Amino acid sequence: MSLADFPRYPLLFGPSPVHPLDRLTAHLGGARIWAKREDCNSGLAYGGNKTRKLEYIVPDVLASGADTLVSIGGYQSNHTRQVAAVAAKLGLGARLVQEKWVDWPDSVNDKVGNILLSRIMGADVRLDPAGFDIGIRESWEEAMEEVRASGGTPYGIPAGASEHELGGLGFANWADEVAQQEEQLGVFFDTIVVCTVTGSTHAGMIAGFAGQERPRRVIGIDASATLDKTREQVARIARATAELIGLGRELREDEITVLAGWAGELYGVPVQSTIDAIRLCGRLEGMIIDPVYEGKSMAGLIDLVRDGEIEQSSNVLYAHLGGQPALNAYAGAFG
Ligand SMILES: Cc1ncc(COP(=O)(O)O)c(CNC2(C(=O)O)CC2)c1O
Repeated sequence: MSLADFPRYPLLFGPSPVHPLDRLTAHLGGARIWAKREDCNSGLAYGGNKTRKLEYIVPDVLASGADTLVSIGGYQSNHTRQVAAVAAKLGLGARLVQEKWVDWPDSVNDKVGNILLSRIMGADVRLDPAGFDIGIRESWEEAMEEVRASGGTPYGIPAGASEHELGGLGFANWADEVAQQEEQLGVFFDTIVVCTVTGSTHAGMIAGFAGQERPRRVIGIDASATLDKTREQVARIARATAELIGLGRELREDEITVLAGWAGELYGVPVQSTIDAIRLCGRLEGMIIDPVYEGKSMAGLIDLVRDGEIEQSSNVLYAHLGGQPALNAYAGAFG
């Protein structure tokens, strides 16, 4: 099997844009920094990295005859918002479990941003008091049972679509897309920087790039603050995805890099480096990133470039995976 053997249901405008961040590059005085914009990849409710993953899951949904997508995330989950958008587009129901993954002082964080968008799109949004965990959750399994009990046919999509057999394919395809865009741009991105939490974005990239001629570093910046669990999940999904697309060899340990240092103590709670990174990107590039995910991966990129860990001669591609709607629940962080 190869990636081309898996059906893909188009949900994107086409290849997501790649562009240089020249003012950020000049400000840091190191490697040349570029961005690939999953936050501009689709017309479905601001798109994002999950929309790309869902392109490979939707054919299985349609083949199953399901009438309701059942998924899970925190109150401000970008993933469940993207599931709601795809359900709306396909004329399916969406039953979303929104757990209290973040203990954050803004009293509105279960009313604005992503959860508001999911409600606007008609999803059946249920709040759950359980805390953060990237694994399979009882509340999600119970929600599927409830859909069955009410006569529906559920299709389960776990958190971030990561513990789904097809969850890594979207970003294996992303790796191929990058290679095509490099041809057009006449550049080679020797380093990729990506935020990693439930892991299949990063894992798919690892598997996809591993099959290409030129090796490159794919650096995952942990934003889960449960590093061991995320690292394990990335490695397992990367290996499973590599198998699925017929890589034909084992992944090496050095192909799986997840760095700690910018997640802070708790998932979903920004730290100073997160806020600084958000402000820097906003003021230098007019590029908006979020306080839960991309603000943390950009903080990592900034330090790695400043410290020379990513060399001056590098072309580094920053994966912007979306997430901006959640900013509305974090207004207090920008006092
Ligand atoms: C904007 C943004 N950037 C990076 C990530 C991390 O992606 P992975 O979960 O594939 O590692 C998310 C995930 N979000 C989750 C969600 O529920 O929204 C799955 C956790 C994200 O939304």
